[in-house]
Amino acid sequence: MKCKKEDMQLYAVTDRTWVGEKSFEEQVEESLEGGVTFLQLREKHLAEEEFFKEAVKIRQLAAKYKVPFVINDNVEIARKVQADGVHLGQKDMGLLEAREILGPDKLIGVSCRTVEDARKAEALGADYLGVGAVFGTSTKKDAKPVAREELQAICRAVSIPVVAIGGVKESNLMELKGSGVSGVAVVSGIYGQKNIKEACRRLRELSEEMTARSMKKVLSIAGSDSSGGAGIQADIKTITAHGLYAMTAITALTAQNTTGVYGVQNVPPEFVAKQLDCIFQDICPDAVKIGMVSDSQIIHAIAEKLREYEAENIVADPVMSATSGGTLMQKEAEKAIKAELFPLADVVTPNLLEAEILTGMNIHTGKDMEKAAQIIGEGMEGAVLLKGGHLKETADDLLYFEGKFIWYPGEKVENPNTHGTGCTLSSAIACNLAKGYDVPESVRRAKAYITGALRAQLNLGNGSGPLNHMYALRKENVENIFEKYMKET
Ligand SMILES: Nc1ncnc2c1ncn2[C@@H]1O[C@H](COP(=O)(O)OP(=O)(O)OP(=O)(O)O)[C@@H](O)[C@H]1O
Ligand SMILES: Cc1ncc(CO)c(N)n1
Ligand SMILES: [Mg+2]
Repeated sequence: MKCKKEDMQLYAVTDRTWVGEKSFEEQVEESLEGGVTFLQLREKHLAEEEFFKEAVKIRQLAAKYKVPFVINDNVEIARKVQADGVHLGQKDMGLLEAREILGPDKLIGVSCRTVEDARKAEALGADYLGVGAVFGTSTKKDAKPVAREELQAICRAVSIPVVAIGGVKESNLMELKGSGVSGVAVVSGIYGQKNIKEACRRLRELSEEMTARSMKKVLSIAGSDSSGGAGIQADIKTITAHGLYAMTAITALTAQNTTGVYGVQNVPPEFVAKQLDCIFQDICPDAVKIGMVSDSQIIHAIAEKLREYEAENIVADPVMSATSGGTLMQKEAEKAIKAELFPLADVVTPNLLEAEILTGMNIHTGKDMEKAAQIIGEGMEGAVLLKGGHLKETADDLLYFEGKFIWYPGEKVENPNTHGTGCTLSSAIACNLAKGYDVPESVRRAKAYITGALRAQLNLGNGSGPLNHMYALRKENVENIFEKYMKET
């Protein structure tokens, strides 16, 4: 069995000292349900017979969740219960002796604290390394801390996975970002917790974020809004606020602000196509949001490229006019967007005005919205989200998805500043699709995000102003980075 890096993501080390209402086995099962990726049974005080019985039970549990399972120190028991391997401390039996007993296919992990130990263990055939203590730990009183520089040097020195151990908990896990470890080993941060399953879920999420070298990417194909509140600028802010990587292909420059659109310069279609080539041939997006596309040649150029690169998770926002009233789409383009972009889209997101133009209907009631969504949905496989922001009393949105109507009731937030709400919503939907949520869930989450942005009550400009896209991020994240990353000058 080879030790895969991803197995080290959340490495649980059992600890029976925590006395709670649940049995030891129940606690271990909860940690497995919570998503631990590797399990080590560590017993310092059990007699051999007891340890063996315990190991048999935990072996079965780990197998049920298909999680690699090793025994701490005791090679004989590891062999008897057919564990996936053993973890050896510095003072335990030698690696070669353990390999002799367990054979070539079992995992042997070794604790180490220096680059020299690490190189030696790898040369002797260790499958992974446990390095620590990386923080102060209550589990092993005599554990001396390993400096961050040493941990990074060890990760650079070996090609086998390294797991950081010692005092790791939710509050300090992200400090290991960039260290090179493949995951974290946690003891009391799991088995000392009231809700073990929830603790594991959060630790797993943090560890995945801490070890990640990539991130989900979202492409916005839209017009630039000089006022920063809609179009490309709103999309970049929304994507960034969702913790994802934003890329852009610009279709037009607009000179606009909160009071109106004062000029539009279209980008030549072949240059839009060139931007898309550059993007798809290098950093491929996980989702695409299409905003302002003002004429049919640009629409055609985009459709061709999205087909050529088999783009996925496409959200098309049929932007026809700005909240301030300025026109952003030429009449002839209305047909083209329906014929060329809608069939490629997973979701299209017209507002009420756009839906009336696309259907030739007058839309006043919920029934009208349902009828309009159905008409727009004809001839396309994707969903239609009819946005209710222009309704008087409420802000209910309607999703027509796989032949069903799903209503998203929205309380009308008293806020005259709604510039870019549609762009922001459609970008948020694209982010959620990139994260792997399905269409209804992506819409639900995006609706929550936009409602929060409206409630943030940003008030800029002399007209209907923009939103605060970063309202959900904690200010102190930015305020205190200097202590951590700026060397004393
Ligand atoms: N005052 C409001 N209170 C609550 N939700 C709102 C409000 N205004 C808009 N929304 C919500 O914001 C989202 C965008 O809808 P809206 O109808 O404003 O799009 P839009 O007209 O395309 O926006 P824009 O063109 O300004 O970018 C929808 O989910 C809608 O329900
Ligand atoms: C560039 C641009 N795209 C979209 C909108 C829709 O609000 C806008 N106002 N400006
Ligand atoms: Mg809009």
